[in-house]
Amino acid sequence: MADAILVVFDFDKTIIDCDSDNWVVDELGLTDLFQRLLPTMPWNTLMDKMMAELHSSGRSVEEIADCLRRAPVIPRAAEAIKTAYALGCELRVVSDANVFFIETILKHHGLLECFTEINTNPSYVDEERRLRIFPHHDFITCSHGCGLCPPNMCKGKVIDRIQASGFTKGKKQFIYLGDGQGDYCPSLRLSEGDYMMPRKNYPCWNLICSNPQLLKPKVHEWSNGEELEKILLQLIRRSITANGISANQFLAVDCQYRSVPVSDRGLPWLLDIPH
Ligand SMILES: Cc1ncc(C[n+]2csc(CCOP(=O)(O)O)c2C)c(N)n1
Ligand SMILES: [Mg+2]
Repeated sequence: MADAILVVFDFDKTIIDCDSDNWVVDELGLTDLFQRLLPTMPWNTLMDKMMAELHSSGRSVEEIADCLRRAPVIPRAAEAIKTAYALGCELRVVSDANVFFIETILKHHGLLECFTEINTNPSYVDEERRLRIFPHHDFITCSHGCGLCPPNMCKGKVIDRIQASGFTKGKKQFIYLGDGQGDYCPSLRLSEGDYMMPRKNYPCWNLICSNPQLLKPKVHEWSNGEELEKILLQLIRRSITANGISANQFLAVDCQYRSVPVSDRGLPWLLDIPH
């Protein structure tokens, strides 16, 4: 059923309601140093330096992890992810944050096992217990050649790889959720049967609106977590029911993850599919 659907989530401002890099920098008191050094070096190099700064002033990796666990998750986003997973969708993250930040937050909210792959900037804790952060794409050796994306990561190339891999042999349908400028390039790679879900009034949405004819997928904007959940589950339901699964079967799975029993919600909104 829904195993033919691949839901790709951006992370910052799509799953959590802030930029994780800025959250850590601000919460751990490095804002001024970060702003001073930003014009002098690439973003990932600067984040790596910020982690070195924390390490040399005796702040532990555990303290960084604790800070990440306090980052605000978009309301209902966690529930939407768990429901999409329970329905059998394949879920991935494509993000310009880094693997340590993303895994720490997803694990804390019980979401990590919902995702089959996290495509992002690599990071690891070294032998001195210092957190190291590196670019996803090594732009010193060679450019990824995409003029739309930052030098360290072209999310469109990640989508290309997924589309070219064995995963799409049976033709997966993409649902892509994102907010940022970096999510525009992947939206241009999606096909007619796919869905793009940009966060309304954020850079990706602005870029899409500036020339909507350039996009092949259907576009469904969202403004908050409730809309994200509602629209995502409607799109999944639409695909599943198109493949012969009944609405009741769908609701039986969905309701395991919702605090409101379906019987108390009147006619479930999931049955109101916009056309
Ligand atoms: C030139 C330049 N300026 C800024 C950045 C960094 N950056 C841009 S958006 C973002 C949040 C991404 O997380 P997500 O993709 O999960 O929304 C980050 C960390 C960069 N790489 N290059
Ligand atoms: Mg984002």
